[in-house]
Amino acid sequence: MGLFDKLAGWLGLKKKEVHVLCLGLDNSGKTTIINKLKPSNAQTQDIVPTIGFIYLSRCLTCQVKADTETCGNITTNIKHRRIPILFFANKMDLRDAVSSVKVSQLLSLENIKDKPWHICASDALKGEGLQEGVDWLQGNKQAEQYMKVSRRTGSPSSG
Ligand SMILES: Nc1nc2c(ncn2[C@@H]2O[C@H](COP(=O)(O)OP(=O)(O)OP(=O)(O)O)[C@@H](O)[C@H]2O)c(=O)[nH]1
Ligand SMILES: [Mg+2]
Repeated sequence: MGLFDKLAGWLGLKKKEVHVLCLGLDNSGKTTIINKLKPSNAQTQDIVPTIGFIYLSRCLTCQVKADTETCGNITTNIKHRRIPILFFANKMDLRDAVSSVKVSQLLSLENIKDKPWHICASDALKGEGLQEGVDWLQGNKQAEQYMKVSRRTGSPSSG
């Protein structure tokens, strides 16, 4: 079972479609991360530079190559939606890799105030750090669902 399947199971989304947008700079490891999130029997050993979009079963995942301007545009488009954003500071195994804290500072993530975000250091080749990201998404989604139910039932909830 891949991490996407586990996530879908935990979220009770087995029969729903989960949309995940994966974007990052060229050669940053997007395809490797997505590949690792698939069930082991569906993973490929042969990852080549991606041109355009790729789609996964059950989860619609699109890989977009993005520079900071594109990132800015996307951020603007999702401005009014409380969509969780998970950052992977990938290739942490490289000797000159900077820490996830430093990446967070360089991207000024502390300025994102209106949606939940999280950053994980990852080594997509080994799959390290990916589980932490999925765990965070799961926790975040459950909290969101709890808040929706709480609002409906009038039981204690947060903003
Ligand atoms: N050392 C190291 N190499 C990695 C890691 N993740 C990916 N790579 C390697 O980096 C290269 C690019 O990985 P891809 O997954 O193709 O990157 P991408 O972002 O999808 O690249 P494009 O589709 O060309 O934009 C490949 O040679 C991967 O094996 C990592 O965590 N550590
Ligand atoms: Mg790719």
